Amino acid sequence: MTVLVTGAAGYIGSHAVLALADAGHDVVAVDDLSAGTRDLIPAAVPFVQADIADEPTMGAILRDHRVRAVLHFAGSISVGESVRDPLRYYRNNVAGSAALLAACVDAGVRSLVFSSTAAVYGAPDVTPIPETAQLAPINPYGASKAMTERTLADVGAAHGLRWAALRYFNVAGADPQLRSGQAGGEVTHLIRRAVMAALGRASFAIHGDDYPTPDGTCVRDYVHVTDLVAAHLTVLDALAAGQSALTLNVGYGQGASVRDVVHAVERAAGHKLDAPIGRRRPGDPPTLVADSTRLRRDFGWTPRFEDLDTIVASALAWERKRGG
Ligand SMILES: NC(=O)c1ccc[n+]([C@@H]2O[C@H](COP(=O)([O-])OP(=O)(O)OC[C@H]3O[C@@H](n4cnc5c(N)ncnc54)[C@H](O)[C@@H]3O)[C@@H](O)[C@H]2O)c1
Ligand SMILES: O=c1ccn([C@@H]2O[C@H](COP(=O)(O)OP(=O)(O)O[C@H]3O[C@H](CO)[C@H](O)[C@H](O)[C@H]3O)[C@@H](O)[C@H]2O)c(=O)[nH]1
Repeated sequence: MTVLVTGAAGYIGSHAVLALADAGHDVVAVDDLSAGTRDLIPAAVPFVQADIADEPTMGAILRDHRVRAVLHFAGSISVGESVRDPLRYYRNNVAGSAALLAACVDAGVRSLVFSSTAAVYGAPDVTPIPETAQLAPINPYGASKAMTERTLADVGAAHGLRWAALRYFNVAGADPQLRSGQAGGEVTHLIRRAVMAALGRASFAIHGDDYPTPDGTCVRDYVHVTDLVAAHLTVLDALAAGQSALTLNVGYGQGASVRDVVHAVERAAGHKLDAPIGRRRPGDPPTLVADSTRLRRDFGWTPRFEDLDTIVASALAWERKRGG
């Protein structure tokens, strides 16, 4: 079975390409390189620079490579940018995904796994958050993902495409063999930013310590990118076996505060981190922790890198390897 990976030159997509290739799948990689890094994709994997919104080109790729399944990671990913430039998000994430789906239906693709996000829940008052929680996104990024989930459900019902929407919580860490990690783009994610600060390559501040959480800083569910990608392979197998229309959280169900992350970075780096308290970042929910019971119980997902120190150590090792 050939699997097409969109957004393959990005952080998560490149890890998915590695995992698929490691598992013996034939892979074709697509990315428009708007935010991706070509050299994160192994040279042996066929790569096409293309925009997912280019339906004729995507159709040709799907047919030429006899693609049966798609892992769809391509998209615009910054919450802050989505508030400043919402049309970019509705165009790239919603309209782009619709064009890709049209090409998939036309080419007879059987299944597609979509990168959704905890941002579809907005600022929920329940923790951990089950998949049945209300969708109430508070920014255009989250709204664009919720709209694409709905598109998938409608397209699946009408055309028989099997689909899964995986709602990722906070993805972090790097390939244990350091073949990939976070590379391009603006450095806003906590673990990457704190690790870069520990290496003297970025400034760092804690965005507020007056939240209603145990230590006052925001709590998130950090999931190692390798475990996240393993969930995709698990779900691909389930879809191939006949499942359809799956919506699943991907997180560990354990929360870590910003301060917990700072301490983990200090342990990994072996020295203190300068971590002044800054202002709150607009739009940050206090706590986002996944209820991932369904993925574990019904699909046998067994994470291997749940320890925060392991996640942070791999992120630090990757940044060291990339150099300053
Ligand atoms: N990183 C996280 O914590 C996180 C959390 C929840 C969901 N997600 C989702 O996971 C997916 C991957 O995120 P990431 O962190 O790897 O981001 P990333 O920016 O590293 O990767 C996205 C890739 O998509 C490519 N791309 C963007 N628009 C495209 C288009 N129109 N056509 C072709 N390629 C295009 C970019 O060049 C980039 O390589 C995204 O859909 C994101 O919304 C990420
Ligand atoms: O330098 C920094 C960077 C981040 N933070 C804090 O660390 C926490 C985590 O922030 P991230 O930017 O790492 O992650 P988010 O929780 O904001 O966002 C993540 O989860 C979202 C779901 O709500 C989306 O899916 C998004 O794509 C994904 O990156 C937040 O409280 C943030 O304010 C800091 O204190 N200092």
